[in-house]
Amino acid sequence: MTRKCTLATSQLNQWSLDYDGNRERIVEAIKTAKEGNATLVLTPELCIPGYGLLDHWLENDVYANSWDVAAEIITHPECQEIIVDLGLPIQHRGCSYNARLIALNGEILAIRPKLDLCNDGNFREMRYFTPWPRGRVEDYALPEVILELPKKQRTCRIGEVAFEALDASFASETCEELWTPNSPHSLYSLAGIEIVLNSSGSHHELRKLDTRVNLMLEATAKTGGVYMYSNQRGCDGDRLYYDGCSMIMNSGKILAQGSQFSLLDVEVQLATVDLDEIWAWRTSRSRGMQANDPSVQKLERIQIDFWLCKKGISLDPQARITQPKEARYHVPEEEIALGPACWLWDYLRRSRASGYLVPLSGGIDSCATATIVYSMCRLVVAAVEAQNKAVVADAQRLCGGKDPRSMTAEVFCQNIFHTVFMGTKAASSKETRTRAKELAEAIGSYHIDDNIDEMVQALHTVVKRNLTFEPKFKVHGGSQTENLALQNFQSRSRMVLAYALGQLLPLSRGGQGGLLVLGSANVDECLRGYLTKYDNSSADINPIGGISKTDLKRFIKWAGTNFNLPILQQFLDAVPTAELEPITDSYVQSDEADMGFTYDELSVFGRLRKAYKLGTVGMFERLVVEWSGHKTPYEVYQKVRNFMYYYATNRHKMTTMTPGLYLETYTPDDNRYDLRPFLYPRFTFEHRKIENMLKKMEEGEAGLNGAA
Ligand SMILES: Nc1ncnc2c1ncn2[C@@H]1O[C@H](COP(=O)(O)OP(=O)(O)OC[C@H]2O[C@@H]([n+]3cccc(C(=O)O)c3)[C@H](O)[C@@H]2O)[C@@H](O)[C@H]1O
Ligand SMILES: Nc1ncnc2c1ncn2[C@@H]1O[C@H](COP(=O)(O)OP(=O)(O)OP(=O)(O)O)[C@@H](O)[C@H]1O
Ligand SMILES: NC(=O)CC[C@H](N)C(=O)O
Repeated sequence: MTRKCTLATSQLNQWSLDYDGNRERIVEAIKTAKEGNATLVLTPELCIPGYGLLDHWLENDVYANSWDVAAEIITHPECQEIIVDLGLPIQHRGCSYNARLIALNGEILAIRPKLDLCNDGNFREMRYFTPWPRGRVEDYALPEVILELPKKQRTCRIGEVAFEALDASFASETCEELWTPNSPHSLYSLAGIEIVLNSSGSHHELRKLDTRVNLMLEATAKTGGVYMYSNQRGCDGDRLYYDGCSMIMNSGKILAQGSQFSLLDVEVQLATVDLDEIWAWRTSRSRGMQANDPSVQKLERIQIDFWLCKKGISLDPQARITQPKEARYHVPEEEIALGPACWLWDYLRRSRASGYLVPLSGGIDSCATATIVYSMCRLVVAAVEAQNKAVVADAQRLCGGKDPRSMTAEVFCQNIFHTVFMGTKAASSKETRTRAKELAEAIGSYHIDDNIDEMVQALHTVVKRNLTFEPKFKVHGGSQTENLALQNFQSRSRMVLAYALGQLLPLSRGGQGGLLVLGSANVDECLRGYLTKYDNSSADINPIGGISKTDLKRFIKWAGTNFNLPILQQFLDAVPTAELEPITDSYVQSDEADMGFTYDELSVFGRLRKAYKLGTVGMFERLVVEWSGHKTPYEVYQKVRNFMYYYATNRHKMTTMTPGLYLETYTPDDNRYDLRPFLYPRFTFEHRKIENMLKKMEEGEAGLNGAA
């Protein structure tokens, strides 16, 4: 016996509140699924209005508009004779729900609201939606826009239901429900459901995909059955990149996997499965005993008068069962090269700006930002070659009407990307200036190499005439305060110049519009606050704001080889320096010496604070053991104490950080992710506690020594 059916899942580049665009992408996915002979198609979570609406979810309009679009889709002539599973928000008896709408031939089969809402990290679903209680099912009064359709349908069922077509069964579990200990797919498997549909709004985080894939593999390996996963993709208007990677699995094996990073707006994955194969996974008596549980038997089933297995397909030699394949993962370096590049492309085309500008210092961070923009140019040129019509149209607009089809990545880069070195005679070295210039030449950016001494001098003159003294650098006998202030004269002047150039460069090059200024502060220097507030770390958006320095260096090394940019090695070899203090025979400023921490140490602190949720004392207790090989307990205390000092002193800088793409679990972004105060006490209570511990440790050691 065989019951063969073809199923489709999709990944769509939805944009929050872009109802027309979102509808077009959904319809295109359904058309593609039908062309592939699929009888069921899955779309991403909340895909009608988009996933990342945040406080727009509180607006009545969003619910009404979503119904309008749902009505258009389910009655669209290209969307018939296929079961469509759509995502939209639903209001019901005074509550709002994140829901799935399952429809066929213009009729709504049922609404399945999300049971477990996602509320950690960047997710705030509990702010907008109510979780639906397990097992509850009732009638839902459909809105007028549905009543007016040819079917004149007035009600449908709403709740935790399963669906039984004439020859196969399926049920939904939405995104987070897979990530919880008590996932509904176990119940559905015990209830004999053959296909589980998971629609998600899941964003990219470095090294996260394998967690997602393992959860699904584990789910289907244990329970047997088909698992389908659909996810949003792209930048939908926020600092997240949704990374697609839709999947179809059968009983612990992957049959189809969509791309994780691409400029395609619509991608559909198809797989032909034999539903009878599932039987072999479900013959154990232990499973049978669990299936007797009354909660399993209570699951309400919606009957559908439709064959999921098309007539004749089972014996059709052309309709082959899709063969399993290995999961495909990118190494983290490649994830950095591709994820932020795709996010930058969506941002550029959707903002309708004329290009990007990076203040390029000759250091690692701005070099990484520039290399990511170059990676974006490579993706654009590849998509143009592959005749991606949307990319061709956007690229043509960005190049002032020039045909992008014959352009190399470097030529495209020359059109849209601008890099600026802004040195000072006293503090900038020839090496950093040359590195910046050579990188610009290698990637093709429109490069400006200039000095800002006049700006800094003008500021100096105006400031001096309002003071009772002339501020000096430390190397010239000035105090620490003067030294910092003079550094900031330079760094803040750069920000002013970057914006001025961003506004006027396109016009000066014969084009129009303005450039978006990119920032280059990384996670670790944000944690320590080693940056000047409102200098070039303030920009419009920051593609590396969520990446650690260690990962950035690995990325630069990878890009040197994979993008054939040998110049990148020079950036890795250079000692990181802010170049804000005058260089003398005996002094060159260095980041790690200035900060009092290595970047690796900052990364450890970042993870302990955010991922392991440890406070001052907790970090000490952890590190006193972990670092015991190379640091005394007192040295560990000093490190923790200093870290918390700088963290507390500089936390205010996080409130004004440039929106950075979120990528790392310990991102300190105060605006959306790491919500904490920014006026801190001096942790005297914690210091006392640790000092008591140190005393006890010393006494303990003395005791031991005594015994020995
Ligand atoms: N509690 C509080 N709440 C709100 N705002 C507060 C505040 N405390 C100070 N402020 C404000 O912040 C200002 C101090 O911050 P800020 O002006 O940034 O200056 P500050 O943090 O004092 O100095 C900048 C630091 O970053 C280093 N730096 C600069 C440039 C590049 C790099 C690099 O990454 O390579 C490093 C530089 O060497 C120095 O150590 C104060 O003047 C005050 O206006
Ligand atoms: N001489 C310069 N010319 C142009 N831009 C500069 C210059 N110095 C600094 N910047 C810009 O200011 C940002 C912040 O400066 P900072 O010295 O803190 O650099 P950083 O974060 O260590 O980055 P990098 O590794 O790129 O130097 C840099 O990322 C860069 O974009
Ligand atoms: N939208 C969601 O429910 C997200 C769930 C899950 N934690 C994820 O990152 O994929």
